[in-house]
Amino acid sequence: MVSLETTPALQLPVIDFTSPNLKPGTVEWDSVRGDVRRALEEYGCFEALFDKVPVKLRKAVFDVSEEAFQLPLETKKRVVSKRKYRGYVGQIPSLPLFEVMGVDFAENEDKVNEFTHKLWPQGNGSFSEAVMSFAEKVSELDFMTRRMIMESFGVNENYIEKHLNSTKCLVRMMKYQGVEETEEELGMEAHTDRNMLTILCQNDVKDGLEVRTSDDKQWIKANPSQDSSFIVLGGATLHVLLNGRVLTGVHRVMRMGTNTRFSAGLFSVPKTEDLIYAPEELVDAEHPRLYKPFDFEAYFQFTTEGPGRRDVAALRGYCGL
Ligand SMILES: O=C(O)CCC(=O)C(=O)O
Ligand SMILES: [Fe+2]
Repeated sequence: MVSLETTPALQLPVIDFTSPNLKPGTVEWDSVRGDVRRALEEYGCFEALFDKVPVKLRKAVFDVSEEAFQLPLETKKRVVSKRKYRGYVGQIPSLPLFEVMGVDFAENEDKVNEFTHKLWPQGNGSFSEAVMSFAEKVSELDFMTRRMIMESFGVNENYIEKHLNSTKCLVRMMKYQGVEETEEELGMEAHTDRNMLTILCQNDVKDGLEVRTSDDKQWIKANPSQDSSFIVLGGATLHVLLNGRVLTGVHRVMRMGTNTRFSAGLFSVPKTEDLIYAPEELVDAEHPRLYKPFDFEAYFQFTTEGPGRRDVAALRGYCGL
Protein backbone atom coordinates (compact mmCIF):
# COMPACT_ATOMS: atom_id res chain seq x y z
CA MET A 1 0.00 0.00 0.00
CA VAL A 2 1.30 3.45 -0.84
CA SER A 3 1.63 5.61 2.22
CA LEU A 4 0.11 9.04 1.83
CA GLU A 5 2.33 10.45 4.51
CA THR A 6 5.10 12.63 3.23
CA THR A 7 8.37 13.16 5.03
CA PRO A 8 8.43 16.71 6.33
CA ALA A 9 11.24 18.73 4.75
CA LEU A 10 14.40 18.57 6.81
CA GLN A 11 15.31 21.81 8.53
CA LEU A 12 18.31 23.22 10.28
CA PRO A 13 17.85 23.98 13.98
CA VAL A 14 16.80 27.61 14.53
CA ILE A 15 18.26 29.40 17.56
CA ASP A 16 16.97 32.72 18.83
CA PHE A 17 19.69 35.22 19.83
CA THR A 18 17.34 38.20 20.01
CA SER A 19 16.61 38.27 23.74
CA PRO A 20 17.73 41.66 25.10
CA ASN A 21 18.94 39.82 28.18
CA LEU A 22 21.37 37.53 26.37
CA LYS A 23 24.38 38.05 28.66
CA PRO A 24 26.67 35.43 30.21
CA GLY A 25 25.26 34.23 33.52
CA THR A 26 21.58 34.76 32.71
CA VAL A 27 18.94 32.04 32.35
CA GLU A 28 18.43 33.12 28.72
CA TRP A 29 22.15 32.72 28.00
CA ASP A 30 22.26 29.22 29.50
CA SER A 31 19.24 28.14 27.49
CA VAL A 32 20.64 29.42 24.16
CA ARG A 33 24.02 27.92 25.08
CA GLY A 34 22.38 24.48 25.37
CA ASP A 35 20.75 24.93 21.96
CA VAL A 36 24.07 25.96 20.39
CA ARG A 37 25.80 22.91 21.82
CA ARG A 38 23.14 20.49 20.57
CA ALA A 39 23.08 22.06 17.11
CA LEU A 40 26.87 22.00 16.71
CA GLU A 41 27.05 18.44 18.03
CA GLU A 42 24.33 17.14 15.72
CA TYR A 43 24.57 19.31 12.59
CA GLY A 44 27.74 21.41 12.83
CA CYS A 45 25.41 24.20 11.79
CA PHE A 46 22.32 26.22 12.74
CA GLU A 47 20.21 29.16 11.70
CA ALA A 48 20.56 32.08 14.13
CA LEU A 49 17.87 34.70 14.59
CA PHE A 50 20.00 37.77 15.27
CA ASP A 51 18.72 41.33 15.11
CA LYS A 52 21.91 43.40 15.58
CA VAL A 53 22.52 43.78 11.84
CA PRO A 54 20.06 46.31 10.44
CA VAL A 55 18.35 45.41 7.16
CA LYS A 56 19.90 48.60 5.77
CA LEU A 57 23.39 47.27 6.46
CA ARG A 58 22.68 43.92 4.80
CA LYS A 59 21.40 45.78 1.76
CA ALA A 60 24.48 48.04 1.76
CA VAL A 61 26.76 44.99 1.79
CA PHE A 62 24.98 43.41 -1.19
CA ASP A 63 24.93 46.77 -3.02
CA VAL A 64 28.67 47.37 -2.62
CA SER A 65 29.51 43.78 -3.48
CA GLU A 66 27.47 44.07 -6.68
CA GLU A 67 29.34 47.28 -7.45
CA ALA A 68 32.68 45.52 -6.90
CA PHE A 69 31.79 42.54 -9.09
CA GLN A 70 30.73 44.90 -11.87
CA LEU A 71 34.25 46.36 -12.09
CA PRO A 72 36.28 45.27 -15.13
CA LEU A 73 38.09 41.96 -14.66
CA GLU A 74 41.44 43.75 -14.92
CA THR A 75 40.50 45.90 -11.94
CA LYS A 76 39.24 42.95 -9.89
CA LYS A 77 42.54 41.21 -10.60
CA ARG A 78 44.32 43.93 -8.59
CA VAL A 79 43.08 42.18 -5.47
CA VAL A 80 43.92 38.63 -6.48
CA SER A 81 45.90 37.10 -3.64
CA LYS A 82 48.34 34.21 -3.48
CA ARG A 83 46.10 32.79 -0.77
CA LYS A 84 42.95 31.46 -2.39
CA TYR A 85 40.47 32.44 0.27
CA ARG A 86 41.38 36.14 0.22
CA GLY A 87 41.00 38.79 -2.41
CA TYR A 88 39.25 38.13 -5.71
CA VAL A 89 38.58 34.66 -7.08
CA GLY A 90 36.53 33.95 -10.20
CA GLN A 91 36.52 32.26 -13.59
CA ILE A 92 37.10 28.83 -12.04
CA PRO A 93 36.41 26.43 -14.93
CA SER A 94 34.56 23.92 -12.73
CA LEU A 95 32.50 26.67 -10.99
CA PRO A 96 31.62 29.09 -13.76
CA LEU A 97 28.76 30.74 -11.85
CA PHE A 98 30.86 31.75 -8.87
CA GLU A 99 32.95 34.81 -7.93
CA VAL A 100 34.14 36.00 -4.52
CA MET A 101 35.81 39.03 -2.94
CA GLY A 102 37.46 38.30 0.41
CA VAL A 103 38.56 41.22 2.60
CA ASP A 104 41.03 40.04 5.21
CA PHE A 105 41.40 41.80 8.60
CA ALA A 106 38.00 43.39 8.05
CA GLU A 107 38.10 44.70 11.63
CA ASN A 108 41.09 46.89 10.71
CA GLU A 109 40.30 50.22 9.06
CA ASP A 110 43.71 50.60 7.39
CA LYS A 111 43.63 47.14 5.87
CA VAL A 112 40.08 47.61 4.57
CA ASN A 113 40.89 51.01 3.08
CA GLU A 114 43.98 49.58 1.42
CA PHE A 115 41.82 46.88 -0.21
CA THR A 116 39.20 49.44 -1.28
CA HIS A 117 41.85 51.72 -2.82
CA LYS A 118 43.16 48.92 -4.98
CA LEU A 119 39.70 48.54 -6.51
CA TRP A 120 38.82 52.25 -6.52
CA PRO A 121 41.98 54.42 -6.47
CA GLN A 122 39.74 57.45 -5.87
CA GLY A 123 38.30 55.71 -2.79
CA ASN A 124 34.89 54.24 -2.05
CA GLY A 125 33.75 55.09 1.46
CA SER A 126 30.52 53.10 1.15
CA PHE A 127 32.44 49.89 0.39
CA SER A 128 34.86 50.25 3.32
CA GLU A 129 32.12 51.28 5.69
CA ALA A 130 29.77 48.42 4.77
CA VAL A 131 32.54 45.81 5.10
CA MET A 132 33.76 47.12 8.47
CA SER A 133 30.34 47.60 9.91
CA PHE A 134 29.25 44.11 8.82
CA ALA A 135 32.40 42.62 10.40
CA GLU A 136 31.83 44.48 13.65
CA LYS A 137 28.15 43.60 14.01
CA VAL A 138 28.35 39.96 12.89
CA SER A 139 31.42 39.41 15.10
CA GLU A 140 29.13 39.82 18.06
CA LEU A 141 27.28 36.64 17.01
CA ASP A 142 30.58 34.89 16.29
CA PHE A 143 31.96 35.75 19.75
CA MET A 144 28.75 34.78 21.54
CA THR A 145 28.59 31.44 19.76
CA ARG A 146 32.22 30.57 20.46
CA ARG A 147 31.96 31.68 24.09
CA MET A 148 28.80 29.61 24.54
CA ILE A 149 30.18 26.42 23.01
CA MET A 150 33.41 26.65 25.04
CA GLU A 151 31.54 27.42 28.27
CA SER A 152 29.26 24.46 27.64
CA PHE A 153 32.30 22.16 27.75
CA GLY A 154 33.56 23.79 30.96
CA VAL A 155 36.53 25.60 29.37
CA ASN A 156 37.91 28.18 31.81
CA GLU A 157 37.30 31.88 31.35
CA ASN A 158 40.95 32.91 30.80
CA TYR A 159 41.29 30.41 28.00
CA ILE A 160 38.05 31.58 26.38
CA GLU A 161 39.18 35.24 26.46
CA LYS A 162 42.55 34.35 25.00
CA HIS A 163 40.90 32.23 22.32
CA LEU A 164 38.47 34.98 21.30
CA ASN A 165 41.37 37.40 20.88
CA SER A 166 43.30 34.95 18.72
CA THR A 167 41.14 35.35 15.59
CA LYS A 168 40.69 37.92 12.86
CA CYS A 169 37.71 38.65 10.61
CA LEU A 170 37.61 37.72 6.95
CA VAL A 171 34.56 39.15 5.18
CA ARG A 172 33.75 37.28 1.98
CA MET A 173 31.19 38.51 -0.54
CA MET A 174 29.99 35.89 -2.99
CA LYS A 175 28.15 36.15 -6.29
CA TYR A 176 26.47 33.24 -8.07
CA GLN A 177 25.13 33.90 -11.53
CA GLY A 178 21.58 32.73 -12.24
CA VAL A 179 21.02 29.89 -14.71
CA GLU A 180 18.64 29.42 -17.61
CA GLU A 181 18.57 25.64 -17.31
CA THR A 182 15.66 23.92 -15.63
CA GLU A 183 18.07 21.57 -13.86
CA GLU A 184 19.99 22.61 -10.75
CA GLU A 185 23.59 23.71 -11.34
CA LEU A 186 26.47 23.61 -8.92
CA GLY A 187 27.35 27.03 -7.48
CA MET A 188 30.01 25.89 -5.02
CA GLU A 189 31.19 22.32 -4.51
CA ALA A 190 30.58 20.39 -1.26
CA HIS A 191 33.20 21.26 1.38
CA THR A 192 33.82 21.96 5.03
CA ASP A 193 35.17 25.36 6.01
CA ARG A 194 38.70 25.49 7.39
CA ASN A 195 38.35 28.41 9.79
CA MET A 196 36.73 28.59 13.26
CA LEU A 197 33.20 29.72 12.55
CA THR A 198 31.44 30.98 9.42
CA ILE A 199 28.35 33.19 9.56
CA LEU A 200 26.46 33.67 6.30
CA CYS A 201 23.56 35.68 4.97
CA GLN A 202 22.12 35.97 1.48
CA ASN A 203 20.09 38.34 -0.65
CA ASP A 204 16.48 37.74 -1.65
CA VAL A 205 17.30 34.65 -3.71
CA LYS A 206 15.79 32.14 -1.36
CA ASP A 207 17.51 28.88 -2.04
CA GLY A 208 21.14 28.04 -2.64
CA LEU A 209 23.00 26.93 0.45
CA GLU A 210 22.60 23.28 1.47
CA VAL A 211 24.06 21.51 4.50
CA ARG A 212 24.58 17.73 4.62
CA THR A 213 23.11 15.69 7.47
CA SER A 214 25.68 14.07 9.76
CA ASP A 215 24.88 10.59 8.35
CA ASP A 216 25.89 12.00 4.93
CA LYS A 217 22.58 10.82 3.47
CA GLN A 218 20.60 13.99 2.79
CA TRP A 219 20.99 17.66 2.02
CA ILE A 220 19.11 20.18 4.14
CA LYS A 221 18.18 23.35 2.30
CA ALA A 222 19.16 26.35 4.43
CA ASN A 223 16.51 28.96 4.06
CA PRO A 224 17.53 31.89 6.25
CA SER A 225 15.25 34.87 6.47
CA GLN A 226 16.56 37.64 4.26
CA ASP A 227 16.09 40.23 7.01
CA SER A 228 16.72 38.61 10.35
CA SER A 229 18.72 35.42 10.29
CA PHE A 230 22.18 34.02 9.57
CA ILE A 231 23.52 30.53 8.96
CA VAL A 232 26.29 29.61 11.41
CA LEU A 233 28.70 26.82 10.40
CA GLY A 234 31.43 25.23 12.51
CA GLY A 235 34.77 24.99 10.68
CA ALA A 236 37.59 22.44 10.86
CA THR A 237 39.65 24.58 13.24
CA LEU A 238 36.82 24.74 15.78
CA HIS A 239 36.35 20.97 15.40
CA VAL A 240 40.06 20.40 16.22
CA LEU A 241 40.05 22.94 19.06
CA LEU A 242 37.07 21.18 20.64
CA ASN A 243 38.58 17.71 20.22
CA GLY A 244 36.05 16.64 17.61
CA ARG A 245 33.14 17.24 20.00
CA VAL A 246 31.37 19.49 17.48
CA LEU A 247 30.79 18.69 13.82
CA THR A 248 31.93 20.70 10.89
CA GLY A 249 28.98 20.88 8.51
CA VAL A 250 29.56 19.84 4.90
CA HIS A 251 27.84 22.37 2.67
CA ARG A 252 27.47 23.38 -0.97
CA VAL A 253 25.61 25.94 -3.06
CA MET A 254 23.16 24.87 -5.77
CA ARG A 255 21.71 27.28 -8.29
CA MET A 256 18.38 27.25 -9.99
CA GLY A 257 16.53 30.18 -11.52
CA THR A 258 17.76 33.20 -13.39
CA ASN A 259 18.25 35.63 -10.48
CA THR A 260 21.77 36.32 -9.26
CA ARG A 261 22.43 35.14 -5.74
CA PHE A 262 24.63 37.29 -3.52
CA SER A 263 25.79 36.05 -0.15
CA ALA A 264 28.09 37.54 2.45
CA GLY A 265 29.90 35.92 5.30
CA LEU A 266 32.06 36.58 8.29
CA PHE A 267 34.79 33.97 8.70
CA SER A 268 36.69 33.94 11.99
CA VAL A 269 40.23 32.82 11.21
CA PRO A 270 43.23 32.20 13.53
CA LYS A 271 45.54 35.22 13.32
CA THR A 272 48.43 33.95 15.41
CA GLU A 273 50.88 31.21 14.58
CA ASP A 274 50.17 29.47 17.89
CA LEU A 275 49.45 25.80 17.44
CA ILE A 276 45.86 24.82 18.10
CA TYR A 277 44.99 21.91 20.33
CA ALA A 278 42.09 21.01 22.54
CA PRO A 279 42.23 22.29 26.13
CA GLU A 280 42.27 19.63 28.86
CA GLU A 281 38.58 20.22 29.66
CA LEU A 282 37.71 18.57 26.33
CA VAL A 283 39.82 15.47 26.86
CA ASP A 284 39.01 12.54 29.18
CA ALA A 285 38.85 8.74 29.14
CA GLU A 286 35.65 8.82 27.13
CA HIS A 287 37.00 11.46 24.75
CA PRO A 288 40.67 10.75 24.05
CA ARG A 289 42.64 13.42 22.21
CA LEU A 290 41.89 13.09 18.48
CA TYR A 291 44.27 15.54 16.84
CA LYS A 292 47.92 16.51 16.95
CA PRO A 293 48.73 20.19 17.57
CA PHE A 294 47.37 21.95 14.52
CA ASP A 295 48.95 24.71 12.47
CA PHE A 296 46.17 26.54 10.62
CA GLU A 297 48.37 27.89 7.81
CA ALA A 298 49.95 24.48 7.18
CA TYR A 299 46.52 22.81 7.16
CA PHE A 300 45.23 25.47 4.79
CA GLN A 301 48.12 24.77 2.46
CA PHE A 302 47.43 21.02 2.67
CA THR A 303 43.80 21.51 1.60
CA THR A 304 44.85 23.42 -1.53
CA GLU A 305 47.40 20.87 -2.70
CA GLY A 306 45.04 18.17 -3.90
CA PRO A 307 41.38 17.47 -4.59
CA GLY A 308 39.02 16.08 -1.95
CA ARG A 309 40.92 17.51 1.02
CA ARG A 310 38.12 19.69 2.36
CA ASP A 311 36.39 17.12 4.59
CA VAL A 312 36.81 15.56 8.02
CA ALA A 313 38.27 12.31 6.64
CA ALA A 314 41.11 14.28 5.03
CA LEU A 315 41.55 16.31 8.24
CA ARG A 316 41.90 13.05 10.23
CA GLY A 317 44.44 11.76 7.74
CA TYR A 318 46.32 15.03 7.99
CA CYS A 319 46.56 15.47 11.74
CA GLY A 320 44.58 12.67 13.44
CA LEU A 321 46.18 10.72 16.31
O1 LIG B 1 27.46 31.38 -0.52
C1 LIG B 1 27.24 30.67 0.45
O2 LIG B 1 26.16 30.71 1.04
C2 LIG B 1 28.29 29.69 0.93
C3 LIG B 1 29.70 30.16 0.79
C4 LIG B 1 30.69 29.17 1.36
O3 LIG B 1 30.38 28.06 1.68
C5 LIG B 1 32.10 29.59 1.57
O4 LIG B 1 32.47 30.68 1.13
O5 LIG B 1 32.85 28.82 2.19
FE1 LIG C 1 31.89 27.24 3.00
